Amino acid sequence: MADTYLGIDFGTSGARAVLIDANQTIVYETRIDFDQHSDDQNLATVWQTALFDLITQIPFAPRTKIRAIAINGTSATSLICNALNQPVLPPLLYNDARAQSKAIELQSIAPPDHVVLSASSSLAKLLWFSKQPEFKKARYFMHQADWLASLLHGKPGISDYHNSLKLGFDPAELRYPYWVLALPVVHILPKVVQPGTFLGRIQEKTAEQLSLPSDCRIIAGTTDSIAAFLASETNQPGHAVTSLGSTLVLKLLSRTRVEAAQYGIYSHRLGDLWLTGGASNTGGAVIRSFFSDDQLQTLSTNINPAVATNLDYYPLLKPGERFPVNDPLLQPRLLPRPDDDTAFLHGLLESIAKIEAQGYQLLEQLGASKPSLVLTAGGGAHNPTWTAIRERLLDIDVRISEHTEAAYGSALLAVNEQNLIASYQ
Ligand SMILES: Nc1ncnc2c1ncn2[C@@H]1O[C@H](COP(=O)(O)OP(=O)(O)O)[C@@H](O)[C@H]1O
Ligand SMILES: O=C(CO)[C@H](O)[C@H](O)COP(=O)(O)O
Repeated sequence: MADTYLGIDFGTSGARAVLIDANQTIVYETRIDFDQHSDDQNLATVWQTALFDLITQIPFAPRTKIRAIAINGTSATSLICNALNQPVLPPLLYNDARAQSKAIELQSIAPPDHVVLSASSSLAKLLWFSKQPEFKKARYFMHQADWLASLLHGKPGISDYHNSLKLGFDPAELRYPYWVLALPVVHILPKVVQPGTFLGRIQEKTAEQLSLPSDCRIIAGTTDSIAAFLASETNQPGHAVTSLGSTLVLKLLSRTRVEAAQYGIYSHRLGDLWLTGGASNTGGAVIRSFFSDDQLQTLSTNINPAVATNLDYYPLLKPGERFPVNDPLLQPRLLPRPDDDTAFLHGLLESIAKIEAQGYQLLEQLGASKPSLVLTAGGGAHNPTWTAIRERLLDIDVRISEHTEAAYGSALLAVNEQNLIASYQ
């Protein structure tokens, strides 16, 4: 049995695992869907259980040959843990906007246009956590991917500079800026490393529990949308990946760094280039609230993508938007609803496609490399009708990546470690 490498993607609706060999060929893949009605109080337990279940679902032979593991999670999903690495409060998910008052406080601390100036930023959430009674028990602040990796390597308090961008870490200077270090929560900030960095070997008892090699390397991960970009294996400035999952996330590879908080635009570092874009709260989760995946498939085939609807929706599950409008109070717009479900779905698909097109147009206007190709990842990538609607509105070539799963991108991180990030020149 050849050596294998494991990528694990923690998304909104579930967690996925992709196992590859040294030639980057997929050996095995599996997924666990989350119960969308589960109590947020138990989220960390759901994640920990899913992590260990995903690994033990891998057949024994290739599992005992896993040389390295990398995990990506949803960006700015945040939690605080005690000295035993146990969460002291339920995690705050990526789109949780209860820290809005802290984001406003940060306006007098952070530079204008900074990515932390959002109700859903990690730093706003950390400041919110610091006002809760349980904070006195907190020893570590981590993101979802950081904490899950620490359950394997046993060293809490380490993050990567993709997950820590929204915590205020500066990926260009590779340090926290002075205005973050001056905050009263400085003692709980994670150490930050480059994605792909070797964090440590798996803990001995965990290796035995999961039948993993005792020298299995745990590698610093990234965020779900960046893992999806890595999975596409495109490295040309102007190429973009739209993650069309529960949410809509745009990632455009650019020679220029674009920061514009009023639009929810920020840039992640990728080698010597920048992944600029933003993450909207619109996306598949809104569609799934109206239609099952089977209904979605059937109704989509009845839609003529060449025809424009006169339905102008802003599909959201609840008030609040991050990009291309950074407004925690933006109201959903889903009326009028036609009697015909096909017409309603057509309006939803087209309205989300309009938001995507608006996002790419804004990025180009603000100086990012001109988009020349859009690859698609996520559940929506498998909808040819939606692809045709998007291509009409974007006026750019839209294709599906050979590998659309973010977990494949994390597996590439596991096998290539820091060389993968350094390859983007
Ligand atoms: N054929 C399809 N057309 C449009 N959307 C789809 C399709 N299949 C799945 N989806 C949507 O994809 C979303 C799930 O995206 P996925 O990338 O699998 O996970 P997540 O974003 O939750 O991590 C769901 O909201 C679902 O509605
Ligand atoms: O919306 C999300 C949930 O899937 C994304 O995780 C997130 O917002 C994308 O952020 P980033 O640009 O930091 O990867």
